This record gives sequence, structure tokens and C-alpha cells, in this order.
Amino acid sequence: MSLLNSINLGHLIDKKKIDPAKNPNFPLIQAGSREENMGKSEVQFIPIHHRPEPNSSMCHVQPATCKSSSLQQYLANGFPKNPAGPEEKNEEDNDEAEKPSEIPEGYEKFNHQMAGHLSGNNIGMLKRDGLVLKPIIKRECGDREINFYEQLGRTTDKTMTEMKNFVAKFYGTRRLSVEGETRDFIALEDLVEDFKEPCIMDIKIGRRTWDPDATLEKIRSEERKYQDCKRDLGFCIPGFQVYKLSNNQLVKQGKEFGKSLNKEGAEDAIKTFLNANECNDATAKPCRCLIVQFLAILWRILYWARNQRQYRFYSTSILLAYDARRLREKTKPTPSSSPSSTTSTPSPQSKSDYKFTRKGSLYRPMSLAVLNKNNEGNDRIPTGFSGQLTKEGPILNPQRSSTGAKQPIDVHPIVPSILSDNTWSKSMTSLKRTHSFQNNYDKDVQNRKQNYLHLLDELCDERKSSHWAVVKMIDFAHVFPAENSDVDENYLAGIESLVRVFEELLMESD
Ligand SMILES: Nc1ncnc2c1ncn2[C@@H]1O[C@H](COP(=O)(O)OP(=O)(O)OP(=O)(O)O)[C@@H](O)[C@H]1O
Ligand SMILES: O=P(O)(O)O[C@@H]1[C@H](O)[C@H](O)[C@@H](OP(=O)(O)O)[C@H](OP(=O)(O)O)[C@H]1O
Repeated sequence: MSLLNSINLGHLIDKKKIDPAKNPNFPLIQAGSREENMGKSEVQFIPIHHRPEPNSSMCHVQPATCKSSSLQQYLANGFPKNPAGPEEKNEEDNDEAEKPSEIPEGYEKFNHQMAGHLSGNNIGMLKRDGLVLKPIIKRECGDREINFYEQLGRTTDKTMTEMKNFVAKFYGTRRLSVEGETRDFIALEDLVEDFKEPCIMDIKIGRRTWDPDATLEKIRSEERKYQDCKRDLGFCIPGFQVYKLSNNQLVKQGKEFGKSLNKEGAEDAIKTFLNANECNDATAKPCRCLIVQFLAILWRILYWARNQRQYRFYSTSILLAYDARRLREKTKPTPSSSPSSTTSTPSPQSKSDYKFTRKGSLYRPMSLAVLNKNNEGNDRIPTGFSGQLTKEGPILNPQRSSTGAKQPIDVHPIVPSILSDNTWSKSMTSLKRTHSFQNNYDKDVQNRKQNYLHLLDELCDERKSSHWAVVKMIDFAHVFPAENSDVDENYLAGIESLVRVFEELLMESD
């Protein structure tokens, strides 16, 4: 589909109604299968029409380190059967792997489930009309959760009324027939429905994740899980996904990854989730605007938890979510500092890219020095090219104004628009493509796609909310009435710790 066609289409469509499955040409993100979402770690590309170009790097994010491997490596060594890493089971190798059931008509698979149960039919959460349907697997857990939502709906208590702000809206239950069997679901507001590139993290709060009815066996099994993280932070991370701004990949990490994290690993995972832990930039900083949106709600939840004495919130989670599309806009260079749109030069995507452009080490390949001379090899063609290159491209000479005064160098436009039509510029462009300084071609294509997506957003006439981050309390399957009128220390300690992590990130933020 050409850019033009896509833009024309943009006038006509209500994107909320677009089903990527039914519109394979529409460049929306294809999320992983339900099995991939559950407890598995994998990297997915944001597929916009095509498979990854050669040279585009794949990057599995690990707690403290980040390794990248190029497609060429895979070409040399063969593609791994399962690129998700050693913790994954390959379905082919697993005789007991259940096949996903048929989705009831009118419903869709909910692709953004970071943790939690599948039903007996291997059905996870479903979605329809702005709601998510959570399957009820264990009757007593389901009843407890429904009961809690109903109590919350009826409450007149001030503290519990305040809590309604932190909880997804509850729309009762639904009974569906799945492959001939009746299944019950809890219907909730879909918290990520409006996000184009939803980054989501499930953070389970509390050192103690078992409720007063737990058997000894259940207590033991809960105590074995996420040990370091729960001990040191008072919370753990069963799963998350992030659309990486640096390379447009969707990275998902599941519970096995979460269980491997210690305090530092978990803090690192949160940075990764915030797009503040770039593979090739140790100085990447969290976006202040994003941290503030999260903290604004987390502080309110903290305040609420300091007052709340009626319930014990065992094994509930905080769901953090934001739209990477909006974060990308925040980190996008302003039009005045971007390269001319007529050039094919990639625009830097983040502040870290600018830093790299400014500070990147310089080198002078001989072939380019020759390019800077005319055919006789003597006089320089006034191209503006200084003869120096960074990994991002050539550095330009300061331009002279009509009065002869030096103009400041714009560090961003590698090839300025006034040069974009001349032969030198064209040869530079083709040289950049063939030599591919740091995969410029891939980046170029990706930037064009991003620009196109921004344009499409505008054309689709959606009024943008000033908030593009969500914090909600979820999963009330183990909420019990308090036996005394103390605060819920277990929950409070987890929230305090989470707030502390985000406050530290605020200090680091740009
Ligand atoms: N209202 C919602 N909107 C969007 N996503 C949601 C919503 N509620 C839950 N989710 C997603 O579904 C996942 C599982 O939800 P939840 O924790 O309620 O299920 P569960 O089966 O009780 O999980 P667990 O096994 O951890 O007890 C969450 O991690 C989150 O990604
Ligand atoms: O992070 P993991 O390893 O997925 O751990 C699961 C998680 O703690 C669930 O909340 C829990 O379900 P409940 O809420 O029903 O207790 C489930 O217990 P289960 O194994 O007893 O189902 C655990 O296995």
C-alpha cells in the first residue's frame, strides 16, 4: 500500500474499529500469540509491511546488560528455532502443548495480557467493545474478585470511594460458550484500549502473596517465587512489554524473566519498560513527563494505602501502561532542528542520538576526501562538506552568510536542504546507503514509517488526551477483609518501595 493510499485511507477510517487481523495491510502492530504473552520472553518487530531488513539488530533485553546480534549472525548460523531464549519451551518439543481454542464469535483475543491465567480451554483474556474479559478459572478466586468489585461499586466509605479512581471500571460478568463449554468471565474496562503502542508492566505488590486461606503447599510455592525481588523491593514483576523507541521492536518479558530478577534487575527492567535503558546508550534518561504521570497516581495510591484499613490486598498488581507512540513524539526533534524532509537523511530519534551526533568519534575515510575535490583533483567543490564524518554521516563546514560571516553549524541536518538537489548530495546519499553508516537505510525507512504513523494519527482526527500513561490496581482475587483496623502493611510497603523507585527515576529524568 503506497503512502498516498494509506493517507487517503486515513480520512475514512475510525482506527478503533480497525482489526489488524482483518486488515493485514494496515500498519498496526501485531502482538504475539497468547502463549507468547504468557510467561515467555521474546522480541518482536513492529511489522509495518515487511520483515526485518538485513542489518537490523535484534536485541534481547536482559536485567543488567543488553546484547545485540545482527540478522547476519542468524544468516550465518541459521535462525534459532525459538528466538525467545533458553527459558522458552519450543512448542514443537512439547507434546503437551495445548492448542488455543476458538475465540467465541464477536470477541477477539486480548493481546496485551502480561500475566495471569488461561482458562482450561487455553483461552486467555478476550476483548470486545472497549472491554476486556478475564476468564474465571478458580471459582473461589473469581467470586472473591467479583464480590470485591461489587462492594466497591456500592461503597459510601470515603477511602474506598477514593479507591475507585485507581481501579478499572467493572462491567459485571459474561457467560460464553467456548468450544461447547460454558465459561464465565469478568468484564472490565480495557485500560490500554486507546494506546497505539501499549507498553505495559504488571507489578505484583507485597512480600506476602498468599492469602489467609492458603494451604501450606500454596504458601511454600508462593514463597519460592520472585524471592529476591519481593524481599528487597516488596514487589515483583510477573511480566511486561515495551515498544523500544531505539529500534522499533516490541520486547516482551514474562514471569520466568521476572523470577530471575533481583533488586537491581527489577529496577533495570523498569527502566527498560520506560525506554530509558537503551542498548547503545548508557546515558539514556527516563522521560520526565512520563515519570511524572506515573508518580502523580502512585503518590495518590500511596496516600490512599496509608489510610486504608478495611481490606488486605494480597497478590494484587499495579498495572503501569503508557503509549510509546506518544513518548516517541516527546523525544522527536522539533521541525526546526530536523533535517529537511526532502533529504533521505534519517532524523535522530532521541536526545541520545543528538549526543551521539555531536560527540561521536570522527574519522576521515580517504574515499570521501576525494569526493570533496573536483575532477581535476585540486579545487574543492563548495559542498559544505568538511571532510569529516561521524558514524551518523558527514560534518558540514560552517556556512558563510552573504556578509561572509560564519553561520553556526546545525549539528542535526547532516545534509542541509540547500544541498539536497546537487550531485554531491546525491552521491553522498547513495554512498550513505551503500556504506550504510550504522544502518542508515533501515533507520531511514523506520523514520519514514514513524512520520507516516504520526501523520495518520493526525488525519484520523483523534483528539489527543494530555495523559498517555495509566496506573491502576488490578487483580482482586485475594482481597480479604482486615481482621484488625491496622493499615495493610504488606501492601503499603510495596507501594512505598515502588514510589521510591520512581522518585529516583524522577531525579535521573530529563
Ligand atoms: N482492565 C484491564 N485492562 C487491560 N489489561 C488488563 C486489565 N486487567 C488485567 N489486564 C492484563 O491481564 C493480565 C492479568 O490480569 P490479572 O492479574 O487480573 O489476571 P489473573 O489471572 O488474576 O493473574 P494472576 O495469575 O497474576 O493472579 C495483567 O497483567 C494485565 O496485563
Ligand atoms: O507468577 P506465577 O508463577 O504465574 O504465579 C502464579 C501467580 O502467583 C498467580 O497469582 C497464582 O494464582 P492465584 O491468584 O490463583 O493464586 C498462581 O497460583 P496457582 O499456581 O496456585 O494457580 C501462581 O502460580
